[in-house]
Amino acid sequence: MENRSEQVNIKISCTGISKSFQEKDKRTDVLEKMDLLVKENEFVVILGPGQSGKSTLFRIIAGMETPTTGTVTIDGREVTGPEPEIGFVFQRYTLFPWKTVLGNVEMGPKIRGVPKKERREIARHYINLVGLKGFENHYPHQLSGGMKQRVSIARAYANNPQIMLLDEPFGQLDAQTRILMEQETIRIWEAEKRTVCFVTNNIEEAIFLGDRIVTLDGKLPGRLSHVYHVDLPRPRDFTDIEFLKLRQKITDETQLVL
Ligand SMILES: Nc1ncnc2c1ncn2[C@@H]1O[C@H](COP(=O)(O)OP(=O)(O)OP(=O)(O)O)[C@@H](O)[C@H]1O
Repeated sequence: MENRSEQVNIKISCTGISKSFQEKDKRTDVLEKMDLLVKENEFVVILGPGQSGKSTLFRIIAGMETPTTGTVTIDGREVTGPEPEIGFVFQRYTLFPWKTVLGNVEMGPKIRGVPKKERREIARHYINLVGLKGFENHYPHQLSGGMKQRVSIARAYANNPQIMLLDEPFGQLDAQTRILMEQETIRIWEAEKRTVCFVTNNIEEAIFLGDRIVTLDGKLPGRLSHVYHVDLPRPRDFTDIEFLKLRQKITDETQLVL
């Protein structure tokens, strides 16, 4: 008999996703028959080397790209165009340089017609959440790389998306700032639970962050090769023996050159 207490809500469902790009007489098969289920409030990391189709998969989930075959659903509803329920954070900084931190973060609610007082409150809440209180009136060029990505995260949250897609958001940061931002990502996710999909080519980052890691095999067309449930308690320690064992296991089994 079905045990209702064990029912989980599937937030994102990708079924049989394939993607090929056709440019003049050249065809590139990027993804092949990909199936992925993501539970509500789960933190899933997609781990794969460069050019393995990770960003393409994200763009398909977000409705910014149409799959050649297969379907994506969110809460059981098929994605057919850009999804308002999704917040996106990219590797490259995509802030408006002529707007302040506050101006950048309140942009989404402003476009949606949220009254000024309310959208300022929303923006300030998320600026505080990402640790940028006091920087509201700074411009992007006055911020470090880590701070810019904090603004990008706050800006995505300010639209109150149910799903956050983070596409190698810390790839351009130095090692120390990257670790700090990984810790911050978990703190923010624990403070305001969302369904998170996070793309990286960094195995430690994947183990530090994920409830679950799915790996792409690194050859085109990309396929999901392995799935790992990360049962380590948070906050995770990069030097913990179980952390290192899982790292070794993933390295051995996937043979990924990252
Ligand atoms: N619009 C497009 N037209 C043609 N080819 C494309 C297009 N978008 C992506 N590709 C190709 O798909 C492949 C995978 O790209 P994608 O950006 O999805 O990989 P990735 O794993 O995110 O890479 P990286 O980690 O380097 O960002 C690449 O070979 C790329 O050239």
